[in-house]
Amino acid sequence: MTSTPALELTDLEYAYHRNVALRGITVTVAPGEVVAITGASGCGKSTLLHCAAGILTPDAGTVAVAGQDLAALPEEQRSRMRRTHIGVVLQFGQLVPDLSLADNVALPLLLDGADRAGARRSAVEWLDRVGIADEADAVPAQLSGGQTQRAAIARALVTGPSVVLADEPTGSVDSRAGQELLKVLLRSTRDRGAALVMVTHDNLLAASADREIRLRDGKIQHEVTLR
Ligand SMILES: Nc1ncnc2c1ncn2[C@@H]1O[C@H](COP(=O)(O)OP(=O)(O)OP(=O)(O)O)[C@@H](O)[C@H]1O
Repeated sequence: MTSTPALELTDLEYAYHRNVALRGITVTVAPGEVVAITGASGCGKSTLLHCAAGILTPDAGTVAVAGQDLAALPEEQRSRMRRTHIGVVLQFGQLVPDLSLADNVALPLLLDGADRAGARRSAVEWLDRVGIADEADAVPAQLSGGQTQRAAIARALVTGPSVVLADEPTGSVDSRAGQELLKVLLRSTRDRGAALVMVTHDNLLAASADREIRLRDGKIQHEVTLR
């Protein structure tokens, strides 16, 4: 018996006005699978990830998470599904500058109606898992790029998503910090059985995936199963 895919992107198309970025992309990601999206600059990697995350709405095609077509849901359920089933890590963390790391990580839980003390407890647990519990009360500006990215990983995973989408997650830090971050990201997702889709220019990141999907000019150029 095959399990329901964690993420199914079907015939996705997207254009920025006349600039066509995605030309019919179909990708199925299994629960727990790690997929690297690679390809030259401008081939559509970030657009694909942003469509999967619901940051952009595709012009055509569907995005299904845990078997549920997101466009078929009423707005409120769709937002809830995104908040609870999808974790997103962007290149520069995108933490809220005025909030402590603990409050940043607690935010998705609070938005989902959790009580403050429970959300804070889970946030600190996650900060501990990604190795920065000591910085729970610091604000992002007091921390290194690697530390803020760890907090961004904690924030993406705190709701227990079935899919984590990461856009150049190590792109803003040096290669040593990048390797550490990659380990944290892989461990955090694999431990929880979450699928991970990461957009990357970095060969090391791509090589650590189960499968690499290479894009060219808004289409899939080829796919390679790595393990
Ligand atoms: N906001 C935008 N407005 C107009 N065109 C855009 C916009 N964002 C991206 N594009 C165009 O869409 C195409 C795909 O861009 P996208 O950012 O998805 O590629 P990418 O593979 O992620 O590139 P990179 O590796 O440089 O981040 C490119 O031609 C790009 O110029």
